[in-house]
Amino acid sequence: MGKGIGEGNEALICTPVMGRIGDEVLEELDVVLAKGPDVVEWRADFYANIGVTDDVLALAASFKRRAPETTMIFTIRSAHEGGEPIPLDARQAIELTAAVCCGTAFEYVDCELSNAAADVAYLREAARASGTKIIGSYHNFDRTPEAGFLLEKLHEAEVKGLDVAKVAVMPRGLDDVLTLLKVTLEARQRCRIPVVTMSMGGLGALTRMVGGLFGSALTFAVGKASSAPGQVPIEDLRELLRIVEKYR
Ligand SMILES: O=C1C[C@@](O)(C(=O)O)C[C@@H](O)[C@@H]1O
Repeated sequence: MGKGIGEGNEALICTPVMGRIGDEVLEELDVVLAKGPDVVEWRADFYANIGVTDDVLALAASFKRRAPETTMIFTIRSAHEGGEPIPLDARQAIELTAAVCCGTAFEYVDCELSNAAADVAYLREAARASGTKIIGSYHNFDRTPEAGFLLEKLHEAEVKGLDVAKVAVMPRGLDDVLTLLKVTLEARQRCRIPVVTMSMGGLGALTRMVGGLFGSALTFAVGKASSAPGQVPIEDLRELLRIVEKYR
């Protein structure tokens, strides 16, 4: 059992794994694990056999066998929120995620807030029964909606009974980056569940480095390959965080 998101004072570092074929996925996992992230996210929308539940469960079991002490997140990012196209519809993706809750030792699963309310409720029950936590997420790869909307999204995760609230948005200027950081600070004070935020792309990269100071509980960094624009290599992120911490 790994570290819990939001349990310590500092943001945990998460590296995504995005291979397509089983062997490639595990090779990528080994490269990533050698860099010692707190959390690993399996982006299963990249996995070629995502349509075969038994294959997904077997591969997830291999993840945990290799690193039982590392916190793991299972994510199927939908194509309309920036993920890979998959042969499952939204309900089937939720059912697969529920199967991962019940059939593996992954600590977290991701659930987009745009899913149908009944599907979110179904997943929540499966997760509760198995002790898995749900990250309720919202992504916008085009722009940064206004602060009130972003706060509402983070609050929605709490209202839906989920365990972590996450927003990832694209800035069009530095004012959008400031909006994201302000929202993070405010949400941290208002929300009862941990919040995870990031502004994407080159402009937003600094939020991945200092977001923890404003209240973001998790930051995504590159172990082998990047899963979203603006993620920095884990080695650079660690060095930067060490310097920030030294003078804080
Ligand atoms: O939701 C997120 C955040 C993310 O989009 C990012 O911007 O770092 C990367 C995704 O892999 C993850 O599921």
